Amino acid sequence: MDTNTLPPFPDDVPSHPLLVIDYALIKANDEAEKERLWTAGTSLGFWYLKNHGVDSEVQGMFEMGAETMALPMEEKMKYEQGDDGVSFGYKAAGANAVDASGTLDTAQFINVAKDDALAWPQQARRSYPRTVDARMDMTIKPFVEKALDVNMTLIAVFNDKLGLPKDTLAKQHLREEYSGSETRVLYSPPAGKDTQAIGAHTDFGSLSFLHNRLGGLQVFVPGSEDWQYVKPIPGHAICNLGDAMAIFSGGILRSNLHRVVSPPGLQSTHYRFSLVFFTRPGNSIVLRALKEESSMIADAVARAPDAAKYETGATSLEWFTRRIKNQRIKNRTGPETWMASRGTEHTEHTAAGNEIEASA
Ligand SMILES: O=C(O)CCC(=O)C(=O)O
Ligand SMILES: [Fe+2]
Repeated sequence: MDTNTLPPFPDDVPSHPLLVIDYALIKANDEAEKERLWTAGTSLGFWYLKNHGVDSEVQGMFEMGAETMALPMEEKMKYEQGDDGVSFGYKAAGANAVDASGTLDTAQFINVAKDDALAWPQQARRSYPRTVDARMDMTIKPFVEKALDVNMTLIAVFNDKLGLPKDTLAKQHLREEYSGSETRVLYSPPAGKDTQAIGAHTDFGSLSFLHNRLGGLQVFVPGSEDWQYVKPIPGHAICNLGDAMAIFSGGILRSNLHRVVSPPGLQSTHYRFSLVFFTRPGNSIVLRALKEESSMIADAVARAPDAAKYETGATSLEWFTRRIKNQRIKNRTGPETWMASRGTEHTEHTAAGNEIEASA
């Protein structure tokens, strides 16, 4: 994708500011920068990340995404993720609901499992379109390796700030264990102002490393009345925490609601590509607050009005499967299916359009 031909995010459209974290300083173990990362993770749970060193791999991933989206539909559909709650593979536009009333999404995805990228040329989880296979060695594997490294470095900072014994969170994300960790290229067509490419959601896993060229990502900031854009900044990733980190930390870390709508202004006439790497816990990891291992987490759970939400009784695989499966429009029986797809923050945002009060 030639980013030079894309119009900039309009000056007159408001956007929500995020802290800019310097990854080079985090790598250098800079205490002040680690504290800023902690502030970001415990407030909105979203931040920009600069100096991450992944720019050339990101460019290759966007090319892989464009090559894959350009395949004939018939070929892409051979790799569709299906309705059983597995996210790896291709997702057609309109396969998911974006709200409780069953409005269809407009985003196509190509999702590649971290396990397949690392096992290549062996197949670990599933097969992919030829455009993916052709770039496994050259593009996908190097991107996944770097993204894993960035995410695990950031997760280690949260580990220490939460007062957890060293590597406690690393053990929930072992490289060798099969997991829902995956990379995704998203593709959505120009559409009307209110069209949702992806409906309101919290991310299912631990940490998402996102690369945006066009606007369209919006966050629902607690206490505000409406959705706000997050403006893409060239060379800056956008990182956000997901449900697993909110649960492990007893709610100290935040997994915030977000969604994807049409980009604003002149950007709205362009197809939108974005790229994410999602780090998710190993399949066998039970999602619960790590309160035996940190007094800070134990105190947070003791003070929480809704402490039960930090004892999900579900493994990471079960949590992930439930959320994916109940988004699929083919599995929809009514608004209850949407409710069953919800994550950790879904009770807080009744002002956010179709959010529904429910416990899942
Ligand atoms: O495309 C984006 O900006 C965000 C995508 C996203 O939220 C997701 O895939 O979970
Ligand atoms: Fe997301």
